[in-house]
Amino acid sequence: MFCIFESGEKELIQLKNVEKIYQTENGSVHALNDVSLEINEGEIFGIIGYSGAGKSTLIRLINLLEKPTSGTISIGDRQLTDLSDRQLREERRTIGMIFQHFNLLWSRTVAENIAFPLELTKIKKKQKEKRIADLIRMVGLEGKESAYPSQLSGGQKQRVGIARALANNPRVLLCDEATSALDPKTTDSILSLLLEINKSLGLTIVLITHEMSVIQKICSKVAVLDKGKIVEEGAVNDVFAHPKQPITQEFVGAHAANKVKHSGDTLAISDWTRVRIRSVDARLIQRHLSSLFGREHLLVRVLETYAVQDGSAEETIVAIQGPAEEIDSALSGVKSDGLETEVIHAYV
Ligand SMILES: Nc1ncnc2c1ncn2[C@@H]1O[C@H](COP(=O)(O)OP(=O)(O)OP(=O)(O)O)[C@@H](O)[C@H]1O
Repeated sequence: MFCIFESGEKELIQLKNVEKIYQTENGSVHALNDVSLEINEGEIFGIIGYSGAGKSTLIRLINLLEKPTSGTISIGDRQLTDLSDRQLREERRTIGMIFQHFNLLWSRTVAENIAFPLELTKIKKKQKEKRIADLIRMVGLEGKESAYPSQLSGGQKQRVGIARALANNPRVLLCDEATSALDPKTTDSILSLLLEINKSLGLTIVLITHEMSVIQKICSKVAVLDKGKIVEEGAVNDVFAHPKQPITQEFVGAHAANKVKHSGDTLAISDWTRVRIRSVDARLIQRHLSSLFGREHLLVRVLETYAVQDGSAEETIVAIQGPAEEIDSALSGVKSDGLETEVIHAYV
């Protein structure tokens, strides 16, 4: 049975004034510019940005696969930038990583892939076998122990990647676009697994993505990276509700438009006002939806309802048609009860 760890406010990862400059034949590339970040223990922290923003560089700096040009990186009370190569190898065992293209060993079975990081430790054979069996159970791959990666679906391959990353009981899991190669349904199942692992093991997760939906589904905090700089950062709820920077507004807008596009809605979109309603109390949303449906001059359709982050709030997107003053008055009623509402302007 899983036990639940609550994320605390204890800082675990700290990046201070980090710069990364790559030297290339065509000159230098300033990939990260004065980046400072603090990530708390037990948190799921998302870093979002467009291609070339510096996300991969940033996540690879956290386990020092890339060395910063200047600045410091620490995990717990250890400053990684001060460690010798041997100490760093040791420290890396406490940091697992999963990748967009899984990085599995194709000539090894599922069990042998998961065993790989354990081969570098002094663990006894019996213990190793038990650990592998536990990990396979944890990621839901029972029965696939002897399969080869080529015989697995994308989602199953990523489950192997997750089990392998967890083999040495890391404190931190780094996810490098871990769901970008997966379809939406498989993405959901992998994100649910990550959330479950975060809750049950108290594991701190740092992920990079270009998709706001990934951030929204599992992260509690988000940092927006643009041209090597963090331009906005905060609790996902706040950043979603009140995006300040144009790039953040773009991510949030595109996400909302995407939701409408995928909602299966066949309405004449332009005739309808689309509103996002958010509350920490799902019953309150339901109550207000009932009252919206009961209004004589309004047509109301629920396009989508979903939990945000780890289920601490719920959002519903509704389409409403009717006289503008009726819509305004209905939404004032919703707002006066403390629910957040936002008219979504970014249509398909
Ligand atoms: N090894 C390298 N040598 C030289 N330049 C690099 C290297 N790695 C990354 N860069 C450059 O640094 C910048 C940031 O790249 P990075 O891969 O970190 O961005 P990203 O946000 O992860 O992009 P993507 O999502 O496309 O992978 C880019 O201009 C890239 O060309």
